[in-house]
Amino acid sequence: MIELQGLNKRYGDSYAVRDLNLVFPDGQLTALLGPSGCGKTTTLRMINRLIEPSGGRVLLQGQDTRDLPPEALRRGIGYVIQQIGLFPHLNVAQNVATVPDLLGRDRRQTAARVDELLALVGLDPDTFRKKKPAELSGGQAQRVGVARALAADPPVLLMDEPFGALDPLARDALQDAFRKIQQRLRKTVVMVTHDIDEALRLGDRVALMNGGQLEQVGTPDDLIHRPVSAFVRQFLGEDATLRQLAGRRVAEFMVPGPAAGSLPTVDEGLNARSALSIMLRDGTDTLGVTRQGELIGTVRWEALRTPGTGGA
Ligand SMILES: Nc1ncnc2c1ncn2[C@@H]1O[C@H](COP(=O)(O)OP(=O)(O)OP(=O)(O)O)[C@@H](O)[C@H]1O
Repeated sequence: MIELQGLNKRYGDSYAVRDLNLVFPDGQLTALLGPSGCGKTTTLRMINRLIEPSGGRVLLQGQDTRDLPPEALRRGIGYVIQQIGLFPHLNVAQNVATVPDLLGRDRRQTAARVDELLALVGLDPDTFRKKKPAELSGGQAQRVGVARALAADPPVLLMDEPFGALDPLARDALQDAFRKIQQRLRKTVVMVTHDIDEALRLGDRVALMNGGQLEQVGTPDDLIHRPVSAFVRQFLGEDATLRQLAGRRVAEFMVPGPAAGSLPTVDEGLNARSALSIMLRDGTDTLGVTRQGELIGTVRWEALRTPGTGGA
């Protein structure tokens, strides 16, 4: 568990973060959400002491992080940022193995672990192990960044807009991959994002910040249905229906059975919001839904626009 107690960061006369009290429970992903400049990144970087607080404290499993040497602290905390900064002269496997190598872990064990992690983030080890960062797409590089952060098996993972630089489809795919990884590994994750959909999709909890202070923390459902202030309502509320679609699978809105004629198809696991985007892109009001490539039903525009009235 990470605990922020009365945490402050002041620059001159102004506060980047002000009197922040917040708990990040073990094994959960907490999204730090809020408008640009509200203090998300500053908060995140105070956890691994890339930024030193002006006041208050950060407790990691009950221990004040000021009592730990920053380097030791950081080695135990995975860190993923938007510009992941892979080492260009090292290949993918060497990049992923950076921290285990630094910690003097057994080479053979590390090599096996690297392969396992590459597979986990959806990169075939045989294809990607030896590639250089310059040979990767943005999405692939970001996957390597996630694998690298997981390589030392840190209990805590800090992520700052990890999928921010990707195009929407690549972002969707990586968010899905990451959600599955997190379901399996149950790390304590703090993820900075200004993307409401991402926060609602991935967050077990969402902490919404405003002007350096905490506005509300709770489950996505709490923030959508039980906002504590006008700010929360406005920030999330413009199209709460659309936002909720981001967290639901297209299969939930599907009518099982055959399709009339040939339709664009999507996999049943795709999120419903992306399905809506594909309808808009392709100018169609119906999509075929597939499971492992086999057509199992259809989903219609109306079903997505009025969640709760859909099929299965
Ligand atoms: N080194 C610095 N010196 C002075 N002010 C700073 C410094 N770093 C951040 N700030 C200010 O602190 C506030 C919070 O910045 P921070 O980067 O934490 O915001 P953020 O919520 O992560 O924003 P964004 O989503 O745009 O990245 C901003 O007003 C910013 O201008």
